[in-house]
Amino acid sequence: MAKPISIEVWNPSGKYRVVSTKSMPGTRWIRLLTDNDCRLEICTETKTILSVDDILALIGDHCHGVIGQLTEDWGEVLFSALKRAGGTAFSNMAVGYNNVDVDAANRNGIAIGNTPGVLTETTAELAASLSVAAARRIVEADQFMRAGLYDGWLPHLFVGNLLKGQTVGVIGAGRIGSAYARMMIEGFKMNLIYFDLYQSTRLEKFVTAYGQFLKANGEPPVTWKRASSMEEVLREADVISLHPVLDKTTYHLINPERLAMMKKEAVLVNASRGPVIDEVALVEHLKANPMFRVGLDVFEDEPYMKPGLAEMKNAVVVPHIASASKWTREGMATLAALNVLGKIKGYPVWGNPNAVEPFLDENATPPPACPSIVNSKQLGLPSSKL
Ligand SMILES: NC(=O)c1ccc[n+]([C@@H]2O[C@H](COP(=O)([O-])OP(=O)(O)OC[C@H]3O[C@@H](n4cnc5c(N)ncnc54)[C@H](O)[C@@H]3O)[C@@H](O)[C@H]2O)c1
Ligand SMILES: O=C(O)[C@H](O)CO
Repeated sequence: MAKPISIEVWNPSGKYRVVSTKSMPGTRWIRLLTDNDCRLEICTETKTILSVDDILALIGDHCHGVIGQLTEDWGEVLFSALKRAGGTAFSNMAVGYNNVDVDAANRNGIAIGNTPGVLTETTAELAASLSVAAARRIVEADQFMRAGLYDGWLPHLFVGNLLKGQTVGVIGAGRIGSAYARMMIEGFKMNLIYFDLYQSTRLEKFVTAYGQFLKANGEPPVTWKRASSMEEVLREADVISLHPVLDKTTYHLINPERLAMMKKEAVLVNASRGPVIDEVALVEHLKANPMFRVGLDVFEDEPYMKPGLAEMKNAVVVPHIASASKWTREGMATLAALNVLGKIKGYPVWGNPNAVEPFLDENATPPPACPSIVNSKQLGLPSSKL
């Protein structure tokens, strides 16, 4: 018998039982579910990361769909339990779904939702902030100031790196990588080198057009280059930001050999997933190269940092907050709820997961569709014609 777990219940007489493993920002997502005949149960356990057993207890023997979090391990055990409970839908409240075994979901006929688009600019803004904070040593300088060590302006005090005219390197130029690139190029007039499995034509056109604008105004134009290898980016860029998905091809993409290829004074930023960097190797590299700096939003073994990282002055570290703006987090909750609701109601899947704005308009009824289901093809789900 599973142990009891504390929950808050909304609309107890609702026909469809939907579970959210966490409380999420905003109330629109709650309203959308309860107005559509869902009995919503929100887990109110105070511990941050729920175990598989905790989630099994939440699913119980009757559950139509679950909204979960990236900290949870969604594999065969949970998907088969959800299927036995009559469920067909799960949504991560995140765009990344490396915590989900999609094959296991497919075997159990469970649709997997995620929340792209609503967090693109928000996440890119944090990556840009980490780039500036690391390049200009903002956190070190702040700590120095608070420690009462400032006794007057000095020519050498906290000298960092100028971004203007330098090269920004992006690995993974998808939604977030491209938005980050545009911010750094337009904001700091940096040149771009990027590596992705696919060509980012829109990004290239943007840099070309901005370069022409600068030239017409008597300034040196910015340039772009699509690298033929990741190594080319690592060798040439002054600031490198990582934005790929986490999978077998990107696990420990930054390893000792690749760290050694980077400029001694480079800035490396990671707001994708922690395991993209070999964090032990990174700590060694930071120790050996005090002018090399990093800005990290994500860590290999969250919530932990590898030994030594916390002591490194050349590292700026924040706790996985890249999507943490009120509007964004409320939007993520809405998209996750609509993914689950849409599947329960038998709605088709929205045609373009990069254009989810119609679901986010507070003053309109959302379209009758699931905003983003990553395994819709495998499950043969219909596509929305809207
Ligand atoms: N830190 C955070 O809070 C936060 C917030 C949002 C997203 N993320 C992470 O960022 C990731 C990217 O999100 P997105 O919306 O931009 O996704 P996206 O799918 O638009 O972009 C990912 C890009 O990575 C590229 N890619 C895949 N494998 C690669 C490889 N081996 N080498 C180079 N490029 C490769 C893809 O071609 C794609 O263009 C998410 O999967 C998630 O893990 C983190
Ligand atoms: O993948 C995601 O969406 C993030 O890590 C949380 O916003």
